[in-house]
Amino acid sequence: MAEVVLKDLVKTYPGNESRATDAVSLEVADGEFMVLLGPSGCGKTTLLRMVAGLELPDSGQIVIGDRDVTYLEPRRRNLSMVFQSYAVFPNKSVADNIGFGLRVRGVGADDVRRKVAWAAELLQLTPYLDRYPAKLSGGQRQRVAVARAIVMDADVLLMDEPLSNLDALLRLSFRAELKKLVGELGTTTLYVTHDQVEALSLGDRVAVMREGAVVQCAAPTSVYDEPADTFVGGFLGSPPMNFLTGTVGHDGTALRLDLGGQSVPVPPALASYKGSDLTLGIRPESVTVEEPGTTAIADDTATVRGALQVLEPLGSAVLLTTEVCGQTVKVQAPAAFRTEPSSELRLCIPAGQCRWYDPETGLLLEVP
Ligand SMILES: Nc1ncnc2c1ncn2[C@@H]1O[C@H](COP(=O)(O)OP(=O)(O)OP(=O)(O)O)[C@@H](O)[C@H]1O
Repeated sequence: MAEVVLKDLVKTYPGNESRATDAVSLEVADGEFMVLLGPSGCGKTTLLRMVAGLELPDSGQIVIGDRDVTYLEPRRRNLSMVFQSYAVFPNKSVADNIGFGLRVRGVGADDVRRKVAWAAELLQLTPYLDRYPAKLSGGQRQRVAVARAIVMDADVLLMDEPLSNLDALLRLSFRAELKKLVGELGTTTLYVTHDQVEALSLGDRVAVMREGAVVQCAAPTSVYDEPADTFVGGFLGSPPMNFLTGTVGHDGTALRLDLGGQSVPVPPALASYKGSDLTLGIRPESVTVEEPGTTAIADDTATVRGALQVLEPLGSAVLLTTEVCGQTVKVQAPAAFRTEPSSELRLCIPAGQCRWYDPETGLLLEVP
């Protein structure tokens, strides 16, 4: 096991104008599960491939443990990699697939057998050791790929969307298995995905990438609760964070965000935005609908009128799409919530759940 330190990694592919990774720096602690998350083309795979040694950076440095491996051959980096497509050998049995890397390394037959048995047990593959991949399900084949990676006792485990070829149910169960397995092994892991639920579920920390750069790297709860910018808030969450932009004014007693006919309070700490535009970010599950007849609304909760556009029952919740002064606000209401079509709802926005962003830079503003 080892820590992984990436310093200012720049990579431009020949013929491309923009950089695939643009001075990315990241520190992954020994034993940490780090997820690289971001939309297609943001540079996640390129970063992973540079760590693996399958791509060389234009500049920057990669350190694993106490070794600078930036220009070292892949096989001398002591890493294991699991890819999206189940990269198993079709003409080898499960046992031979799992033990392949060990045999190439010259490990003795008895040791190979022992390690294969150990990995097969961990990944529930023992009954299939003599089978060929053609007779395995997708989930079992991907388990073989993971087993083959973990027998290598690598310092670092690299995984590139290992669950993306599995169907939804298998994905869920394998995700939990993988989390348990990697937790038990304690191997430093770098895991690429564009699936935010997978990222939040698996990662000790999540590095959110955009256009070749890491925009936020923090614990899953932090990236979800305190998105560093509107991109992160708009990428994480299903549906993502709501953003309402207005102009900051003063009603004689307090600062208000004027949305055009309706307004919500603005924290005094943001007084410098008076007269300027400001963006309020709030998660759909943080907004509640005021039930008719309720009077007790907490002091620090603002209410706005929202015109209901769509009501979608999702089983465990109801998703409401509303319009507030021409801007869309999604609300996640309890499963039993029902109302008339086209009704006007009173939406409650608790101050403590509001995040504030500069509309020009998109950056989160500190509100003590
Ligand atoms: N071999 C290549 N040659 C040229 N350009 C490439 C190559 N591989 C990737 N790119 C470009 O580099 C950028 C980053 O690609 P990369 O595959 O790292 O992104 P990603 O975040 O992993 O995307 P995805 O989730 O779709 O796999 C993209 O603009 C992509 O088009």
